[in-house]
Amino acid sequence: MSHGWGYGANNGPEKWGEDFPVANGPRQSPINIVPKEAQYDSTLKSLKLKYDPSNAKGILNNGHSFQVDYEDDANSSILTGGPISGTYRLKQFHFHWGASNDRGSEHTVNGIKFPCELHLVHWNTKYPNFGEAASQPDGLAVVGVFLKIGAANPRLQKVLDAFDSIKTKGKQTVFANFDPKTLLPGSLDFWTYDGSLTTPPLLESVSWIVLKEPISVSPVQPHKQ
Ligand SMILES: O=C(NCc1ccccc1)Nc1ccc2c(c1)[B-](O)(O)OC2
Ligand SMILES: [Zn+2]
Repeated sequence: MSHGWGYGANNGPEKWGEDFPVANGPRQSPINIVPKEAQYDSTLKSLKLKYDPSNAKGILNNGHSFQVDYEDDANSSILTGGPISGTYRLKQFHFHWGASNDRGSEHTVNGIKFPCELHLVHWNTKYPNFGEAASQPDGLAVVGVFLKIGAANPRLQKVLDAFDSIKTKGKQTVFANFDPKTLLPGSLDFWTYDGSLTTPPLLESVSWIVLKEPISVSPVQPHKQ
């Protein structure tokens, strides 16, 4: 693909393997999660997320998603526990959604797509930075949260309002003082598996931690005009 990857007929997921051969690798994401086939692992610890809202830097429309970036030069916003060992730092969070409410999530559960999926991206502090970690098999840990259509979710409102102000690719705006923990559901129960980035470069460096409980977003969650 001479042009950039995307989701169209000429540059979509079916074509990514042309530029990113790892697309045909052994641990590619997303996958379909079949709860009754998941094995319970009593050695897994509970997830520990500690975020400092002041680490929030800005929100960017990168053409594929909206991404909220965090300061990651100290262990102030970190993920520990769950399936991972060591300390992983929050780098950014972003969303995947579809053109209609019947699709949009990357992972599916029993073949069901959710309208949206939130990814909280963390990198292993045993490596010097995100870029280095992203090429290591234990380099990244991504917490995935499904969004379902339901009651309005006031905690999402600040993010949705910010999205409104950066509608075109490349636009960004300040996004300060936000604790992504407020976006998480009541239960931190999770499924976990070793996989990859779900978008190019599709690197097989992600310990996926997909929360079982979705959060809600209302179909017409009002946002400032
Ligand atoms: O960070 C990304 N690209 C830029 C990059 C820079 C340096 C080295 C490698 C990649 N992509 C990316 C990161 C994390 C996730 C995804 C995509 B996801 O699969 O959508 O959800 C989890
Ligand atoms: Zn993602």
